[in-house]
Amino acid sequence: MTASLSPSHHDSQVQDDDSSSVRVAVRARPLIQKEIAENSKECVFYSKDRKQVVLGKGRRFTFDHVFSPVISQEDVYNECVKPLVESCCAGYNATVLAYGQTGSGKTFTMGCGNKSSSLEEELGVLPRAIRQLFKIVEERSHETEFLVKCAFVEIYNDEIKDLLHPDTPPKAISIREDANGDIILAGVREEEVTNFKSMIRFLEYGSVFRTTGSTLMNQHSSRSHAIFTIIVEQRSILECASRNDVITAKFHLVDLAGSERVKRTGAVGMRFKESVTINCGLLALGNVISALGDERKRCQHVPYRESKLTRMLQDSLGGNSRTCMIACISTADTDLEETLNTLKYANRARNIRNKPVINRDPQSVVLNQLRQEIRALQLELLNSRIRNMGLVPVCGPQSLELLLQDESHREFLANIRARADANMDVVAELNALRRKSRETEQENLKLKDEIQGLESLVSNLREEMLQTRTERDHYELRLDEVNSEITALMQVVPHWENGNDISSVVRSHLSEMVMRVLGKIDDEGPGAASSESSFCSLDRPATSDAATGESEKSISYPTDWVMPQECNNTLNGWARSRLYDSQAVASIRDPSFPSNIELAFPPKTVAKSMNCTSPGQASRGARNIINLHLRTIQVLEERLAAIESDVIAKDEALREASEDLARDERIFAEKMKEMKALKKLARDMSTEKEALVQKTERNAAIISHMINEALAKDDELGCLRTSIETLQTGRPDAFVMNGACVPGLPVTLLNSKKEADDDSFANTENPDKVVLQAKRDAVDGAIGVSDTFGPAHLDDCKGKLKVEEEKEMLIVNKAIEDQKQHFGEGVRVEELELKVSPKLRNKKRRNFLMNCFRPKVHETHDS
Ligand SMILES: Nc1ncnc2c1ncn2[C@@H]1O[C@H](COP(=O)(O)OP(=O)(O)OP(=O)(O)O)[C@@H](O)[C@H]1O
Repeated sequence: MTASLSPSHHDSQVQDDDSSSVRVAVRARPLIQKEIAENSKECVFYSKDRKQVVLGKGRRFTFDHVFSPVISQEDVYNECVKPLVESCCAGYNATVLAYGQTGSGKTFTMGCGNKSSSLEEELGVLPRAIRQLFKIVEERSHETEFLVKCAFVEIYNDEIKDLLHPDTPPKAISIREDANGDIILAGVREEEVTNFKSMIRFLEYGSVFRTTGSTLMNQHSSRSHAIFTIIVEQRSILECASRNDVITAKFHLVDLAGSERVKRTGAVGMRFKESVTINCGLLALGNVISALGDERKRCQHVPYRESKLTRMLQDSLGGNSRTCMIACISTADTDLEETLNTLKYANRARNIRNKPVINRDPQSVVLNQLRQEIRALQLELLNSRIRNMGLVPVCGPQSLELLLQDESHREFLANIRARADANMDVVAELNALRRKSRETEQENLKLKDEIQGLESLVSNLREEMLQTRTERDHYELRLDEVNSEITALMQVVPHWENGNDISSVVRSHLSEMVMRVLGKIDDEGPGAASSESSFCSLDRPATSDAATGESEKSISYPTDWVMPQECNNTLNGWARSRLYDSQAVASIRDPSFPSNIELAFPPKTVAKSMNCTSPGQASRGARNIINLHLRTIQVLEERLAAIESDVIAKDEALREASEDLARDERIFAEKMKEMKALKKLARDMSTEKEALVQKTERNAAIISHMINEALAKDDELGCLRTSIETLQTGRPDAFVMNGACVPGLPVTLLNSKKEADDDSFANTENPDKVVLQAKRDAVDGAIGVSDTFGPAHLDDCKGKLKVEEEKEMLIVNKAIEDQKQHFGEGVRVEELELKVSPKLRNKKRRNFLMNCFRPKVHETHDS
């Protein structure tokens, strides 16, 4: 089961009023017995309006609420927390956060340690909030169905523990961010609660498991950050309301561990380690608060991931929650420095802005959107029909409802409904996908746990196997020892049989030991005979001795040695190789053998080897011991084989589980990818649409500009023609229009009237040319135009005109082509052509006619 720290979906309406900022209250506790005994003085003062606190000699801080030591628990609750409980019941996430130095009264204020037996005036924020919550639930039970759950966790040494289920290993709990950016606690189990008493019992139960310890500063110091979360789900049961409209809100009540200076708390060992992690967590929290509270840093990265505490409080600080921080301070002058730090810390938190929203179920949000869409479409259709009838469109839900009953709207409504159904299908599919991905995620978690279990099992089995192998090796060593003992025994036996030279002390010692061996034989009972046969059939490696590295080949058999028949029958090659040990043989050949025995074999071995009264008894006794060892080894080997096959089976299961996990992870990743791709596609499409609209508008502007240009050009051409005609009819004044030269004609700009006159006289020599002069008498340094003009130039002009026309056509065609490309629809282009062509065609036709009917050019002389 997954406990989400914040709801999965939100209403789109983000609150951006005063309630969006983190509210900060300061609560000062009175001097405690220890401080009074130490003669500490109060160094904190308060303004009357309960808004300002003054520290020492005039360091003034302003907060939303300031509570002096005389303010009761109830007042603190009513001013800071009551509004948050109300807003939680309205669907907003809420957080209350107690911060302060160790022993400053955080746990006292939060009431984390309160029990059902606690006095009313002692009750802290938590029990009061729970009581109010269930009061609201009861008051609204006639209209709303509530589901209330709770979870209680602590962060101790940067590990999260489920205080309501203390057997959950911290490794099974992790902080995640879901697809909507909400923080969830995977692995923490939530408990459903129906009344105040049962929730208080959960609070009491969890508090028992919270890590506390004694320090010099506080006898019952909380060594962890505790977070009690109340989850409120609600749904209206009124007739008119939608059953799918589920609102979920979370209320985190956080009792932080106290900031502390190791020197003052006297923390050593375990307490010291705790102290370090507590301070690290609070430092990370401080960094987050400064990043969020500092205007300049607001756009920068917020280091939520620096610790588990900040990650868990991501929604409460700068996220989707209404948050209140209660900064607890000590009034003692001995704590002045810590108090100053707390006030500075809290002051920064005041600048944090959150984004609280009502947390609605995603499905109901989509449904509402679809409903609104349908209504808007219906209204639009209705208004268009009314307009068609020549009436003024009506608005308002009542008229809409009435008109929607009209028969003619049915088809339209059916279409809309079909569309809505299709949308719903898509939404349902998407939800199913999301659900499945969540399930897969949980399955993956389970599989991971299983794999971890299997891995530890396999490692245990491996250890066991190793132990068993060591045991086997030990027994093999023992077997070797026993073999050596047999060898020694066999060597002693002949000497002993003819052992007149053995001293009476040795003889009695031997007898005693043989008696002991015989005792062993008796102990083994009737099974001994069968174990002999198993001994005979035992196949030991005949070629080499692992311990000595000697091979059978290197053994030299003594020529004068006669193997006792019984031993020869029973010992196989491997045992014999030990029997004919060269050292032993050397000892036997030595005439002073009995006294040398102790040199050839370790004293213990010799002592054991002398336990027989006869060769038969000795070999049987030794064989029995060996058989005993061999049986043990056999049993061990069987056990080892069983364990090995178990390990193989577990390995196989592990492999299958890993494959399953990998497959599930693959599927999950694919689904996530698909979802991402879909979202991206939607985003891309909307961007593309916007770009297209902008482009269309731009193109429309360009085209209208082009048309204007084309028309201006056309006008210019018209003027040109008129000028040419005028020239042909001998009216040179018209050649200069508004002081500008006609473009396209060879022009000489004359600086004065005289210059123009001279030029005109110079050209009268040539009868084939016409000299034109434009004169502007009124203007000093008048602009004039002169040129030679004949049929050849007229043709030239015609050619230029044609070029201009072609250019114009090209511009228009290009505009049409561009339009075609942008719109990709014939209809729009046709419209454009229709808009553009008639005007242009008329102009073109006029120009053409002017060309056709223009009289031939006369040769004129300007005298
Ligand atoms: N407002 C108060 N009025 C009376 N006594 C108080 C008040 N606040 C705190 N105390 C007392 O001060 C002592 C320390 O308080 P508490 O344990 O709540 O501190 P803390 O900040 O939670 O410490 P730590 O961080 O070490 O857990 C307790 O004995 C508590 O009863």
